[in-house]
Amino acid sequence: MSQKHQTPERPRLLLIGANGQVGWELRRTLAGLGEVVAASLEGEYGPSIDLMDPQSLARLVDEARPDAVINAAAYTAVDRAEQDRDSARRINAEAVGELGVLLAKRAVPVVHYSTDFVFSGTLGRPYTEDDQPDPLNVYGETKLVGERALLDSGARALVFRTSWVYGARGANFLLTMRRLFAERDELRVVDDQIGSPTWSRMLAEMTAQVLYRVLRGELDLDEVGGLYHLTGGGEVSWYGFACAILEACGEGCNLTPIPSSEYPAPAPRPAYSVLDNGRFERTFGLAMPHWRDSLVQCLEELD
Ligand SMILES: NC(=O)C1=CN([C@@H]2O[C@H](COP(=O)(O)OP(=O)(O)OC[C@H]3O[C@@H](n4cnc5c(N)ncnc54)[C@H](OP(=O)(O)O)[C@@H]3O)[C@@H](O)[C@H]2O)C=CC1
Ligand SMILES: Cc1cn([C@H]2C[C@H](O)[C@@H](COP(=O)(O)OP(=O)(O)O[C@H]3O[C@@H](C)C(=O)[C@@H](O)[C@H]3O)O2)c(=O)[nH]c1=O
Repeated sequence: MSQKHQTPERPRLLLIGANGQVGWELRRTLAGLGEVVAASLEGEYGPSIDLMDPQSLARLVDEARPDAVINAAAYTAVDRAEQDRDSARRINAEAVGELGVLLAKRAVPVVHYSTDFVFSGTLGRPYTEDDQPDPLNVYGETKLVGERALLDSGARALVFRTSWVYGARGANFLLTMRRLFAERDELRVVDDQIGSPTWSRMLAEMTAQVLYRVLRGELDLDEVGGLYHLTGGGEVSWYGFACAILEACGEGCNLTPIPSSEYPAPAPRPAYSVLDNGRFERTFGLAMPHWRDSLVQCLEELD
């Protein structure tokens, strides 16, 4: 393995995907750790990066000369990925492997995110990192290839598998429900997919806390690098989550629980994709709040 990278007093943190819902939170949270180079597809906050183009990635890493990289970019349109497999594979899998190779050479640590959708959801108990992935859809397949490519690249990497991310911006279930509650008298929501909603803010904060210790040399990625499950605490169905949002918003909309068969979509979704956060909690001594507590906090900020 390559020599360790020497981290300066004020490290340069290259954030890829700065305009996504997690990236947007990271931009602020990471600012406490050093200088953030916030790269995004359109270059709104810094350099532009198109993960479809391998040269664009190599150029960015060369020019940014980062002390750490956080990759929050991904192809996240789960249904669209079924028809657009090549783009999903390029962004979620190939580019992530290439990033790993670039950073392994430079011995620069990297944080990356993956998904509960690497699992089929048939196990019937929360998945641990040792459980065998078996994705049901193209998005999950490509994310799985990406996480493996990064971990196999020799880069010092942390891969956080999270789930059901929502927050104050971006395309997410919380914002969709709030919009629909205002527009409709009735909504039908699937009640047979169970998971753990995760507030993007908490994911960003946990990332920053761990990365802070890595950059200060308190945590050695040769020892603690690897795959971790990191989601909001507890579990709920999409219907249950919608009910909690409705209750908090105080809108008058009728919610009806339905099976997934009555909400046909191009990509099949896992039925029970709750992740067990135990390894993360034991390794880093940190715990994610329960999804209900995070929801209340997030909504307070939105109102
Ligand atoms: N959302 C969720 O429920 C979950 C997300 N995750 C994972 O968490 C991470 C963050 O996801 P999240 O913030 O929710 O996703 P978003 O879709 O909100 O953000 C993804 C970002 O990636 C950018 N992007 C897409 N294509 C390219 C490209 N070709 N080149 C450069 N950037 C590109 C998008 O750019 P633009 O803004 O211009 O479109 C967007 O800003 C991802 O790895 C995702 O797989 C895991 C589990 C659940
Ligand atoms: C809008 C709406 C959705 N639904 C259902 C569809 C779907 O099964 C569920 C959630 O819909 P969404 O399209 O928001 O979410 P979906 O694309 O399934 O979300 C996934 O995204 C990727 C990126 C991940 O990594 C996963 O962890 C997960 O968050 O709610 C209803 O039942 N009724 C509705 O009115």
